[in-house]
Amino acid sequence: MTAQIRCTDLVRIYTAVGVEVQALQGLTLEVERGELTAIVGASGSGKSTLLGILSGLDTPTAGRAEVAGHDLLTMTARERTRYRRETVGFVFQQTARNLLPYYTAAQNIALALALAHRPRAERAPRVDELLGLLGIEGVRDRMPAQMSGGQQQRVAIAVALANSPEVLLADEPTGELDEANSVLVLETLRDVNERLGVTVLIVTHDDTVSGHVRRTVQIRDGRTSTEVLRHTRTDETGAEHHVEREYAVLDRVGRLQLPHEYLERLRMRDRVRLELERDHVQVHPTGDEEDGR
Ligand SMILES: Nc1ncnc2c1ncn2[C@@H]1O[C@H](COP(=O)(O)OP(=O)(O)OP(=O)(O)O)[C@@H](O)[C@H]1O
Repeated sequence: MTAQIRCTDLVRIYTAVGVEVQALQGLTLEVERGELTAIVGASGSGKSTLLGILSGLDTPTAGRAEVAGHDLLTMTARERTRYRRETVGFVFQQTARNLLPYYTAAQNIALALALAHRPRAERAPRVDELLGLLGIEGVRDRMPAQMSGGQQQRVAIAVALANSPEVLLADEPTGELDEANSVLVLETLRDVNERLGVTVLIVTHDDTVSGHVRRTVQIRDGRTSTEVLRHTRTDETGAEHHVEREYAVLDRVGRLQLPHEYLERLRMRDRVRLELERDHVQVHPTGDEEDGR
């Protein structure tokens, strides 16, 4: 499989009134076509910065970023506009930013199709198709203020999908929703990922998102640190088991970041002792006595 999103050593430095902020500090990430991935991280870890770059709104200071064969560093302004219109779709946290308040659900979707220059005759059937796909036919003629937050976000997903993008980027799509609506929206994202095969990247600080996706990538201080992959295994008796494994990112030069909890639990700091076994590496905390100091 080929990576559809590939970020290598991505750096984004903001300079504001003489102060430099390194929002991304060499971030490396690969996402395969058709994957459903959550990027989680604390506030300020660089999630929105990453999404801004992937959506073509912002450009990185250094490194490489490619989405669906487009090089995001060398794109011309015209290519960038086409990329944003045709290759990626986005859903923002603020429901108000996703939809025009004085348009109905159907009109909001139709507008996205018109902006993408879809032939007029195709628009009405496509609107119906999307409303059906997302199970929101009931709000077709309602304006955003007449919908629940979860319904608004599902209409926003329909708008983002209107032009059949290859990649759907969602920035805290459940940030303004209660738990029930959050679950609904996450299940909708999972459903469109499975049914349409669209690659979905959800950026959030909400850990519960992990329960709805197969892959969760953690970012810390502008870098990917660990990731968790989940799958379901059926044993010989037919019983299903959910298997979850944690991975650390190993960069090109062999640097490995250990999860913070591991370091705390084993009181690891400054340096660790390594032992190479036949098929794995052991990492041990060091004490003064072991060091022979
Ligand atoms: N336009 C900007 N100018 C200066 N610094 C910025 C700008 N945008 C973001 N930053 C800084 O870059 C770092 C990463 O910010 P970013 O918004 O990407 O984090 P985040 O993980 O999305 O956080 P949150 O969950 O709070 O949105 C932060 O230290 C932030 O203050």
